[in-house]
Amino acid sequence: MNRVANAQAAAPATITHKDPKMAAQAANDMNIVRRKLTGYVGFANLPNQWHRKSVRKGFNFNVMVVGESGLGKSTLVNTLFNTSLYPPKERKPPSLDISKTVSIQSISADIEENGVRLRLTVVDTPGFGDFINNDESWDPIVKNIEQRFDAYHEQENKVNRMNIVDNRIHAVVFFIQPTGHSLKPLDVEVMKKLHTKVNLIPVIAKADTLTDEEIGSFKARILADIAHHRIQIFEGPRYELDDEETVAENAEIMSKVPFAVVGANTEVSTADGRKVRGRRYPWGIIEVDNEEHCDFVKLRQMLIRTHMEELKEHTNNMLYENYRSEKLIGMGRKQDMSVFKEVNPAVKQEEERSLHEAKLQKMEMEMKMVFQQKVAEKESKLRQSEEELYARHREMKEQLERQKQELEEKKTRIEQGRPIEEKGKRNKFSLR
Ligand SMILES: Nc1nc2c(ncn2[C@@H]2O[C@H](COP(=O)(O)OP(=O)(O)OP(=O)(O)O)[C@@H](O)[C@H]2O)c(=O)[nH]1
Repeated sequence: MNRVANAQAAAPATITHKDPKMAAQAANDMNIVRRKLTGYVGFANLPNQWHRKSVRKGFNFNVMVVGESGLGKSTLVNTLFNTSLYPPKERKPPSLDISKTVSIQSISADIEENGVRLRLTVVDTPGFGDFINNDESWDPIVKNIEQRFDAYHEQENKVNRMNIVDNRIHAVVFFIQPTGHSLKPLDVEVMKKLHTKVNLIPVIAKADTLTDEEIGSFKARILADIAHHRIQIFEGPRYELDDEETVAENAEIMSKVPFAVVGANTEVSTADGRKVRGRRYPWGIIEVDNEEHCDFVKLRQMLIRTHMEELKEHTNNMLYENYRSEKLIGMGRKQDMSVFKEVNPAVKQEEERSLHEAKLQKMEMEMKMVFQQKVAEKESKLRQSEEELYARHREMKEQLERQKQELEEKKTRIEQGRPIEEKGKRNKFSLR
């Protein structure tokens, strides 16, 4: 049993709010029973269960490399994953056959690090941009990406969805020729075709052929071109709960885009006796794993260490969903986009709070109205019984007055010695 889990288990299982009003309301709404756990329950172990399950299942990551032939795509992929994914190539004389289209190659390899398995698939687009007329040369690439979305969609629609294989492209590393000028029209064209379907990660290939100053100004021009043509490149998301270190690390990675990369699979010895992966030149050695020499480390960090899950999530939640809903709309069905609305917990809580307040206000109004109605009814009843009492009082008073008068009459008769007549009888005689 792990120590962190125990420490967490001892903590009270309560939800806390900074605002006491909200806390009280939340407690009312959810009817939370606040109590300290007396022993180890075990839910603190959930992340460990998740970790074990993920490790057992393994991960998969599909990356596509796009760029002209000979820009070092295969070399960089091998350098990235520290494996010989691509066998050495036999070079053929350049073909000038304009009817030839680009062919797509997909190579998968299971690689393992510290017991974590990763099925890596690299989709290469050799020969891209090699022709005299490159019009529509991006077509096979776009089709390949769409076919992968379609295949995934088909699996989702099957009765048994237990073993869905995700062959969708999670990232496209887009190789830019180190011309030092700006993006070529073909680069712009291809990027525009791809950016709504994949996470685009632009890299300056063979950066060792440019000086630091040239790389700096080349990067600025590429970014200006990308902004001008409104091309969406992948940006790591920022989360409110990210700690300062993560924010700084992500900012550092993003500041290097487009990554100026150098690929090399062979080890060379440095003047101070170190063995490094790099390229030897008459003037010195370029080390691929040295951040002062190129941005390879930052690219690898983004792809593998920090943003692999974000790339997969963005592919699934945004790119694939957009593709899927567009396809369904094309087939005459409508997608309710509100289901993909991102929910900000703070905004949601505020919305719920104002809804609750409005409900309370309505209830208070209704209660006031009922109360006023009851008071009015009571008042009218009281008025009525007051009037009745007055009437009775008046009647009794009149009756007493009459009795008093009769007694006065009797008294006078007795004093005068006259007989006392019954009222009814006298009346009887007098009638005669
Ligand atoms: N100067 C320099 N050369 C490189 C670099 N990366 C690869 N190369 C060399 O460039 C040549 C082509 O490399 P590949 O990795 O085969 O290029 P590719 O883009 O995969 O080529 P295709 O598959 O034909 O499209 C090889 O001779 C590599 O040694 C680099 O960063 N700098």
